[in-house]
Amino acid sequence: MLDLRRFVRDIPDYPQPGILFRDITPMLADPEALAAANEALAEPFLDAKIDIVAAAEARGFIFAAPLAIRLGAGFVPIRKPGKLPFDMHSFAYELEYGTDELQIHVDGVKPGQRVLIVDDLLATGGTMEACCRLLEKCDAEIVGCSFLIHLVQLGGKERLSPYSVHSVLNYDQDDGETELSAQNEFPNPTV
Ligand SMILES: O=P(O)(O)OC[C@H]1O[C@H](OP(=O)(O)OP(=O)(O)O)[C@H](O)[C@@H]1O
Ligand SMILES: Nc1ncnc2[nH]cnc12
Repeated sequence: MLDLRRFVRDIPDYPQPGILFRDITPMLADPEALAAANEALAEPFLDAKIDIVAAAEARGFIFAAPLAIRLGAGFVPIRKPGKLPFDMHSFAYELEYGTDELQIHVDGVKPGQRVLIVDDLLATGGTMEACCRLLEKCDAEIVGCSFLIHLVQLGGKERLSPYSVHSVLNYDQDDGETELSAQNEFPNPTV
């Protein structure tokens, strides 16, 4: 099995001092890694009868449509303010850096539909909690949340404890720079 960690690049102090940014663009650019990532996100949910894959923009969208196709499901977008044209539910939340708000169409998911939510990365869990709240407003059944990367020490999984959380790559803060710079074939920026 392909080691997907080799395709995640560390960027220290981005977008602000103290944040170690896990950059997935090398993974997205590699056909084999992209396919393996999609398969790993789908694997626990192949027989879960998912009706809808939902995701927040922007990075969540990258994985959501291929994952929906893989699971025989539809895709419902959760968007930042000012993007959805129809009646919507809204929820404001805090990020690892900054605050934001997300919205979903009121009829995006029908009551009782089985939903899997996907995102590239779980940090504080604020984004995914907002997605879950929005889907609950639609009376969806949240089957699980699937992430490519889980930043374990930020407590997001605990915040999402009512839900089933699947993550492909788990990063502890301490294994960050040393381990990744040894394994990573993509150059890190000099600081
Ligand atoms: O668990 P959290 O603390 O909420 O952080 C994780 C979220 O942060 C990033 O999105 P961001 O809001 O930076 O937007 P983007 O996808 O448009 O880059 C990432 O793609 C997750 O959605
Ligand atoms: N450390 C991080 N790296 C990449 N994306 C993020 N989103 C929130 N925290 C992040």
